[in-house]
Amino acid sequence: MSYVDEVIELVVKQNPGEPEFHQAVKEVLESLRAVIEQNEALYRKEALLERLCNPERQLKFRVPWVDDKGNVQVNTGYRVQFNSAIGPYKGGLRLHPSVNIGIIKFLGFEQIFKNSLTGLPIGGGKGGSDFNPKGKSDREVMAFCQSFMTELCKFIGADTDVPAGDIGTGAREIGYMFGQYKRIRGVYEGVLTGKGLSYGGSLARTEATGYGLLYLTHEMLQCNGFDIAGKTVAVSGSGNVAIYAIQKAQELGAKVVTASDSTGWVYDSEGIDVSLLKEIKEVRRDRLTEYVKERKSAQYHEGKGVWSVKCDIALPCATQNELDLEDAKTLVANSCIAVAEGANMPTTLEATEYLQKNKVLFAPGKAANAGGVATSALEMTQNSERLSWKFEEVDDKLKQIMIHIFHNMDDAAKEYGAEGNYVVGANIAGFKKVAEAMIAQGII
Ligand SMILES: NC(=O)C1=CN([C@@H]2O[C@H](COP(=O)(O)OP(=O)(O)OC[C@H]3O[C@@H](n4cnc5c(N)ncnc54)[C@H](O)[C@@H]3O)[C@@H](O)[C@H]2O)C=CC1
Ligand SMILES: O=C(O)CCC(=O)C(=O)O
Repeated sequence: MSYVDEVIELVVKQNPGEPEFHQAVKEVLESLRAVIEQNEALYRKEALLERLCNPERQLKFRVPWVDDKGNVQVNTGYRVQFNSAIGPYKGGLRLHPSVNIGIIKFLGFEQIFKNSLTGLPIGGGKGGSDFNPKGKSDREVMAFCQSFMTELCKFIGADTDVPAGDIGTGAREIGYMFGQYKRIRGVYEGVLTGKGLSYGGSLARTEATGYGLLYLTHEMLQCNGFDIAGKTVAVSGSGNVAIYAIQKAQELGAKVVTASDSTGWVYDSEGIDVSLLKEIKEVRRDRLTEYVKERKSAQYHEGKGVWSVKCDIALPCATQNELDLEDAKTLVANSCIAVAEGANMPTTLEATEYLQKNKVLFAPGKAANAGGVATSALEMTQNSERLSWKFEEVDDKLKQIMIHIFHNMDDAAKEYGAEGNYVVGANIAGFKKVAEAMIAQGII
């Protein structure tokens, strides 16, 4: 049996009931076959893949808090410190009822290669809780965040592990967590990113993941002879990534016609009104049903359906496995030319293969959405320097990083005989640096 197959089998056996983690490991290891075969003796001797797929540390803890009725609620908190070969653990915190250890491990594993691709010195980690911030009062969210950080603060620090936002964790949650960290640990340091501008946040971090997605998509299209201007784009989600992806796509001359949330989706024939979407989602924290009440050109549909809309470019920006084989077939039948993942692993393995076989340009999340964590690393740099850079300066660095990521994965795919396969390219480019650093640091 090949080394890759052996390790995939081992991961499935040692991590039962964690399908998302198995999926992420399979996707990465399968696409690394060419590099691994070249270096098999060394990697086997080092047990490199076994170590890579096993987190350095997994934390699971109780998070008790008191709701507005005076009842005690108990959630579970997680932090998976997956790999610190190239820098301190770095990755977001997801607050969503679906969170479990398998989901946090898949996200942490992806983060290792994504962070490596940015070219910046950040290792891979991820955390979160099954707490649902939706429908909670600000005081309840604060009570949860303070309790969560009371435990987590023992294990993180500006040079150790630097969490950030993800689904359900935005500026409000980061603020409450930062306050509690500072209060308990007594240090004012860049322990979290995505902070508010008044206490060490970076300009352009809010926009970074969505903008970065479009910078990379633009470069990918251009290098394949397409122009984004005039194209019709379908976006899923209506959170942080989706909103700024829609905004930048429209700035680049495309027309974005959809957005979605966990209950339904909207089609707007005149193009999504981003200001209205921001007001509803960021200010009022309301449902998408509100959008169609104020926008005559839009219709609301219950359930899934964004990928049934005819589009040239699809940008899944909501959550994992939201674009399946049937969706991929519909996109191909509708002559879609590109799919770029704003979310983490939104496309199933079967759907990815189908899109690639049918010559749809496919940019995997670990490359396409890396602008968020890259800008977080720029926030860490500013915090260390005790300086704040201008919006244009950060945005320009972000753009250069995304263009560099595209060419890095494009070159790696070519070098290993898989031209145009950006999944292979991204995984190989991300992996090589981490593997080299792990080997250099010995058996740890
Ligand atoms: N915020 C960031 O900087 C980064 C986020 N990501 C990924 O992007 C995705 C979106 O994250 P954010 O926009 O930050 O979160 P968010 O909480 O701001 O928005 C999430 C959006 O997805 C929708 N959603 C969640 N679960 C859903 C489901 N089961 N079906 C349909 N819609 C669903 C929500 O309604 C919301 O519109 C996630 O996969 C996240 O891991 C990736 C890189 C960086
Ligand atoms: O900004 C960060 O540190 C994390 C972003 C993140 O969670 C992700 O890239 O999925």
